[in-house]
Amino acid sequence: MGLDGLRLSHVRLSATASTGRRVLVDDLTRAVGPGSVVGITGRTGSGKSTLLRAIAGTTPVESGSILLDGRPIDPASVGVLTQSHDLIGGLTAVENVAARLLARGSMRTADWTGIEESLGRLLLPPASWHNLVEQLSGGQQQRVAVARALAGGPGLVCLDDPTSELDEATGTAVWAEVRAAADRGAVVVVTVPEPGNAERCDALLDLGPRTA
Ligand SMILES: Nc1ncnc2c1ncn2[C@@H]1O[C@H](COP(=O)(O)OP(=O)(O)OP(=O)(O)O)[C@@H](O)[C@H]1O
Repeated sequence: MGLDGLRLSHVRLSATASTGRRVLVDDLTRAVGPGSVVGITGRTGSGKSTLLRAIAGTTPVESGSILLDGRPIDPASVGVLTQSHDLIGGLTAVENVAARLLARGSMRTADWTGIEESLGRLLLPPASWHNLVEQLSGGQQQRVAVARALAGGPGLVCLDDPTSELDEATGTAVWAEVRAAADRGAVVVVTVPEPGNAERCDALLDLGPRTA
């Protein structure tokens, strides 16, 4: 089985606006090897989140193709963080991560400890691990959603601005987990509106200075 990572070939993406369709990405061709962190940069409204969704397989490309290890991407197999986090209300932090593992069929008894350890590495206070997610702060919820995206070691991880609600020290802990996922062989794609975080990436997809 050849693991050749992520391949974007002649990708075109547009957004629908009142003035018609606006091209966000045109004829984008790039290859990214396994074990890499790829940042998507560009001004607000340039299409970073749209490209991330296309890579995650949840938004269709207008033309071109996006393949992981030579195959079309199955959205169910991708570890995803959206800007709204999409946590499951009425479940605890730990249960939100466990639900993801159960859905993937990869939950084992020992994973309860693994989940707590991952939340700890993301600097989530132990007292919050078994609180309902709606009782957590925005920054805590974001880290639960990051832990869920990384849970089970998916081969492709797509994170939309994973440190937007975090201070620098906590953000550094999140980036350490991002790097660890890549070191295990994943391709990690991250939108990075902050120029400082672009330096943490191995490669960049720059969507340029378009404005909304
Ligand atoms: N729900 C939507 N309905 C209609 N148009 C949208 C929607 N979401 C995004 N767009 C359009 O797509 C363009 C790109 O949006 P996108 O969220 O991908 O940009 P972005 O670079 O991630 O922005 P930001 O940094 O502000 O999150 C926007 O300028 C807008 O025109």
